[in-house]
Amino acid sequence: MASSSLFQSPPLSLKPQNPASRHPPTKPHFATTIKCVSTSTPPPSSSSEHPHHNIRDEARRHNTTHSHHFSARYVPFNADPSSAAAAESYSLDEIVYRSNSGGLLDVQHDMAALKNYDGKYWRDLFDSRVGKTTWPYGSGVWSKKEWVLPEIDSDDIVSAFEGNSNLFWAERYGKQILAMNDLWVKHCGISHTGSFKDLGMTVLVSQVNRLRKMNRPVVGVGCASTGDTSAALSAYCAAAGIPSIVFLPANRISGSAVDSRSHSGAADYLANSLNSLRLEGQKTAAIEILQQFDWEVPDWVIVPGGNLGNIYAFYKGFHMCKELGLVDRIPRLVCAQAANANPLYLHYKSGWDQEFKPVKANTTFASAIQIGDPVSIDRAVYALKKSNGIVEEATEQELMDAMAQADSTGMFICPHTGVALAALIKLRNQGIIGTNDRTVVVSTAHGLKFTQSKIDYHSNDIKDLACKYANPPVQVKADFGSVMDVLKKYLLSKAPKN
Ligand SMILES: Cc1ncc(COP(=O)(O)O)c(C=O)c1O
Ligand SMILES: N[C@@H](CCOP(=O)(O)O)C(=O)O
Repeated sequence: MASSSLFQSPPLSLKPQNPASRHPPTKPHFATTIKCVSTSTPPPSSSSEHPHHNIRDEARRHNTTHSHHFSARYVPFNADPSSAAAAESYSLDEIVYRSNSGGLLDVQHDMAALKNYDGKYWRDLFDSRVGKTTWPYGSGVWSKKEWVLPEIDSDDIVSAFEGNSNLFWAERYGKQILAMNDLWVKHCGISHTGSFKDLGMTVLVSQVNRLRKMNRPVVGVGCASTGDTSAALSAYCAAAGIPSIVFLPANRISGSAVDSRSHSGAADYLANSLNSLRLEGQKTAAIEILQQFDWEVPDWVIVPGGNLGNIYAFYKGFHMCKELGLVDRIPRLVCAQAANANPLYLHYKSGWDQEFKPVKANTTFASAIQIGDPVSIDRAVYALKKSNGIVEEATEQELMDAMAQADSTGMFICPHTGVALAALIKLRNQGIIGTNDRTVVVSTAHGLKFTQSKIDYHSNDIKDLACKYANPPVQVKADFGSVMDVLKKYLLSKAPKN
């Protein structure tokens, strides 16, 4: 993790790895300018010294956007190099979601330009930006701006300083439930709107903001959602004053999963994960995990999957770190699905060989991943094949029990994270994940978004579910004796047995 000494130490390495590059850094030197913004610009010591300045003004005064030579564009996802699609590309300033053949798109960075700087350079640069309020690098996403949307002007960015989420050492859960020493939960749901969707939405809404400032005809932004995408879209659009509209399945959404911030208006920019801009932001969670382990690579990362954009985003983040020399390998990825909505699991079990078949998704407590025909199926299969990955599934009983057990060790997770933990339990029981394997479970939403399922479980109020770990509330008469009786009974049940 970033140490404060980085801020006092000499400037970051300014030497490009490959001085004979076709694109030598232009003046003012990118690295020098970045260093100036992120490490040597002192914050105003008092409001009277800089009465009119805020962090955006500061960023404007040190604008670095046009002083480097990094770029990115849309290309068809995983195009065969010998096909016509290999020559197809689009500017990120175009509004395009699919390739000519109807396939998915991917954001491709100019890797040759990024490779002019070595792994140490990027590690130090990213570390130097953690824990600051410098615009826009105080965001966990925008602290990796050069790898996300390199060409956007910092002034166009719409950010809630998302990312930099807690990587929680699940000490008690790991030891008691799984006999594991090195189990971690990446709490992506401890975020502005309570889910990992904020990471992608800041990127998408920032690009929309840029296009609108360029007078491109973007009236507003829309999405179809099970709750989390819409909450993120609404909040970021509201912050920027951009009209948004969301489509929700009637009667299937947790009230607290959405919220009421969406504006109305004509929508012509799609904000679901079909839009590959979203994944550029989401991939930074993978980079952040490496950073939080001081650039040591975990053995396993387990991600709950629904529409399947996120599993690819994680792969992309890890792969970029390897390709650019920040680390020397990537973790094995596990995608965890609810058994009631498991098309990827079935495809994996068929050995990936048969044609992918969508399923009809049944009701699951993990409502955000109740998706039978995931848009990013090709991206997910690619990520899992390239990372020697695994797909597991969890029944309603398994995911709810895993969530309750995790909560009883001090977590407060959502049912989707329960799916990921249930998958982990299975892989531990099969001996695939070892006792000392460093394992990260990605928690995708805040437990507070899904409280009704917890209330129902702990009240033993779920039809056909055993609720093995229910901890029901006890009603007591409001007199001293009755309260003491209940306390005694409880404390005796917890006393160590000889
Ligand atoms: C809380 C939560 N977890 C997991 C997912 C699955 O992510 P993905 O659709 O990228 O697979 C979603 C949304 O789809 C979600 O909202
Ligand atoms: N769980 C999602 C479903 C849509 O996912 P997306 O990542 O494709 O937008 C939601 O929150 O709506």
